[in-house]
Amino acid sequence: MKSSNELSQKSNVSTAIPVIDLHLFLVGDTEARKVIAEQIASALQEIGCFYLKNHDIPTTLIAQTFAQAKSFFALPLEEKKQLALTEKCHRGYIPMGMSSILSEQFYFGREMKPEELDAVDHPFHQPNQWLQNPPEFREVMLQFFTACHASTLKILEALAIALNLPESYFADLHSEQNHAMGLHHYLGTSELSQAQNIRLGEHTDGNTITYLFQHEIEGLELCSKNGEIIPVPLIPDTVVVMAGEILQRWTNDQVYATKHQVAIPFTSQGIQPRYSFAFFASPNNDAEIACPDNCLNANKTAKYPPIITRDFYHQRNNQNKSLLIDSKN
Ligand SMILES: O=C(O)CCC(=O)C(=O)O
Ligand SMILES: [Fe+2]
Repeated sequence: MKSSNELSQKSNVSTAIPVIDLHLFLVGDTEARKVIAEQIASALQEIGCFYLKNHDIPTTLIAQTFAQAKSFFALPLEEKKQLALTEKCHRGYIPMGMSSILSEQFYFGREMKPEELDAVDHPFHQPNQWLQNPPEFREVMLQFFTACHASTLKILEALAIALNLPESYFADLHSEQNHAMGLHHYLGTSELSQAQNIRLGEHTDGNTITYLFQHEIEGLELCSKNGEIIPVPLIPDTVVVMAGEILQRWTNDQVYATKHQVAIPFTSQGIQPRYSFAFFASPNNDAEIACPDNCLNANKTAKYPPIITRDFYHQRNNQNKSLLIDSKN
């Protein structure tokens, strides 16, 4: 896929990707909430993506999270490698050159009780790996995770309202918080060849809803249904919300799991390192992803048979897609 850097005409971002304000959904009456719910559903259906403002995740917490992530990635490689992520345990550190030559990553989820770990053998259902020091890293990351969980439930509630389903239809099946957070650190100038213009290849996320936080340096690009590449520049105090494959399947393709990639913005200062976080909201392991009657086709059929979340990820993994993202580069 080409990057928007190479396109002579960039898309008109302000009209392509809506900015939706969650405030009235959080505090408004039924009618006001319905209006916002419909804006959210229509963005998820048309382009699979929108900017969310008043998302209820404190700005200071986001800033602390970026500061902690930067300090973590600045640690010596040997220290970070103590937390190495493996095929069996999708929690911990991925060095440069493992999944990408252009980035290092760190993944974590909610903290799990020992008895839960015995019950399920799944790469996502594994203990987090933390360094002992500094303890603030773990504390800030878990607080951020909890705040993202609460906010993404609101998006799922809004979608349910717009589809005339009970408000908690999707949210109830995310109660176990089996989500994942991925911190990305993309390399800066000195390590990159000028020929390289994509940092993370085109993919769809496998989960339901992703919250994507870009810090200072942009680069995220969407690929619309008609193949247009749409840059997703930074808009202060917003988070980028994207639909994933499970939500598309759950809604019988009414929601569009948006394809996206990360390009390298060439600036007069050269190629800057970039930090981003992706919060992948995911249903409970044993939740059944089955098309609700309200999403059936005109001839009353569902396009996909019901599937349990855990089996969906297994099947996806067997197709050689990475567990959460499907990157082609
Ligand atoms: O770094 C970004 O902006 C995007 C990351 C992403 O798409 C992912 O982690 O799935
Ligand atoms: Fe992604």
